[in-house]
Amino acid sequence: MRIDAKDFDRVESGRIAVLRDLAFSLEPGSFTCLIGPSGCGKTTTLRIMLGLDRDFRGEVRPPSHDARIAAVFQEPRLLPWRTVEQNVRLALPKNATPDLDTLFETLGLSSMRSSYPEELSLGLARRVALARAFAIDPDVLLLDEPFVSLDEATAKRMRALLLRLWRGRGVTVLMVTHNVREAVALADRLLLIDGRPAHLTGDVPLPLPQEMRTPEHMATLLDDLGKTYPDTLQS
Ligand SMILES: Nc1ncnc2c1ncn2[C@@H]1O[C@H](COP(=O)(O)OP(=O)(O)OP(=O)(O)O)[C@@H](O)[C@H]1O
Repeated sequence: MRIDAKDFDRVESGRIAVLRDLAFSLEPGSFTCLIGPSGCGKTTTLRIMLGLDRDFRGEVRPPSHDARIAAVFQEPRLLPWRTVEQNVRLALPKNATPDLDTLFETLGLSSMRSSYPEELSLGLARRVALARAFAIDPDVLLLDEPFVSLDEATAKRMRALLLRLWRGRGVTVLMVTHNVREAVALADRLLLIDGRPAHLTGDVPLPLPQEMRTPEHMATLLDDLGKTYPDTLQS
């Protein structure tokens, strides 16, 4: 995808240039994290990729004309009057017969299929949002800070679940986060954006498989990243 220019018009401050010359492509089956300071344009980038914002100059090219693209946002966005299972089934195309039993089991949701969203903690509701995204067997999954404001133990479990699903299904993942540690634990590539207007400041491959990243290896990586990209990663 290529965003040559994305601006917003604001009543009080006029036109603001948010993104310029931001271009990248995603390898099929890869896990990329998009990192940058608060307000630099990460969510705007995802919204453009999802086709939710078409007011930009550039081009978004999906992997194929019938590619399935799923998204998970910070807010689980579940319908409160539908059960967990109904919320997940709502996203399915007609005549789809996904293996929901395995999906619910993988995500630890088997006993909650008949529960309503108000009965769920934020962590569980986020798992349902993940289930809904994976149920359509997406080619591309876009995630916008899906684990923010969870306690660290829950976030850790969710990250492990996401990795398991990603590996099992060969989906191409792009996840927005401002948590560098999270990005280094999950991704096999980091894209860093910064500036106003924001542009790509770094494209960092992380070739070592996630399960082989020891705490020492992670600490070295984080240290190196902090030194190479002090401005982008300080906030
Ligand atoms: N609909 C809008 N109208 C005007 N300005 C907007 C709109 N949406 C976003 N912006 C501005 O565009 C810039 C980028 O916003 P965006 O939400 O993409 O940043 P972000 O990197 O995702 O931030 P955060 O990490 O805090 O979620 C910000 O300055 C924001 O205020």
